[in-house]
Amino acid sequence: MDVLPADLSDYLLAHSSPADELLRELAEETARSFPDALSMQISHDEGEFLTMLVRITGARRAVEVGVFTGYSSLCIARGLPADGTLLACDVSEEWTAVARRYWERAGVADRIELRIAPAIETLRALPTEEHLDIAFIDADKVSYPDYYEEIVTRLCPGGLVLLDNVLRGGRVLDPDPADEATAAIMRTNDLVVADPRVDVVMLPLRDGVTIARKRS
Ligand SMILES: C[S@@+](CC[C@H](N)C(=O)[O-])C[C@H]1O[C@@H](n2cnc3c(N)ncnc32)[C@H](O)[C@@H]1O
Repeated sequence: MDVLPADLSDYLLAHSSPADELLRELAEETARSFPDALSMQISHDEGEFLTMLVRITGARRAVEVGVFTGYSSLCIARGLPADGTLLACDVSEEWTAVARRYWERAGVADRIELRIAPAIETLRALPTEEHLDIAFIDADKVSYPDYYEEIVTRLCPGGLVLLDNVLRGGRVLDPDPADEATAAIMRTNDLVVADPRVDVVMLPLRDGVTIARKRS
């Protein structure tokens, strides 16, 4: 859900680099095959933002938590250098089978390692030293605090962790939210901004994206 009115949102899209043919095809196939889950996919401008951020930072080691049909992972992988790697975490064989096809077609499949398992297990099995440059969290909201903690300890100084859907369509303003996912996002937002290890900015991009940069 966007926090901006639809017409302003369309204006932003019209003034951001457009998605290329492959991304458009992926979005169309996702809409056809999984119409009920389509809202999980990030938007074109958010994807462009991810690619740009990976390029600006020169990130080489990336992690994504929540792949779905691969839109955001494709955008992250495209921003990486040829020897960069993206560890992509999801639990769905069905959704990520679509992702794999598009990674192949985009020529970035060799940069992406997909792990099908609860993401918390995948993250906890990673080396504990600081080795990650950038991470994008966009999976089950109740686990955001755990994902954040496992990732931030492994971020290199200057590394970034991005969290999606941090505004929950504005429901974060509700002092007593009805759904557990929103309550978990509110807890996450509070703990991230109070974390002395990072500098933080929350952006009103689509449903809200937080960027936390690990201090040197
Ligand atoms: C919002 S979608 C991700 C959308 C994706 N970033 C994109 O751009 O299309 C959330 C994904 O998280 C995955 N997921 C849910 N619970 C998970 C868990 N415990 N571990 C790993 N992945 C999980 C779902 O299977 C789903 O594909």
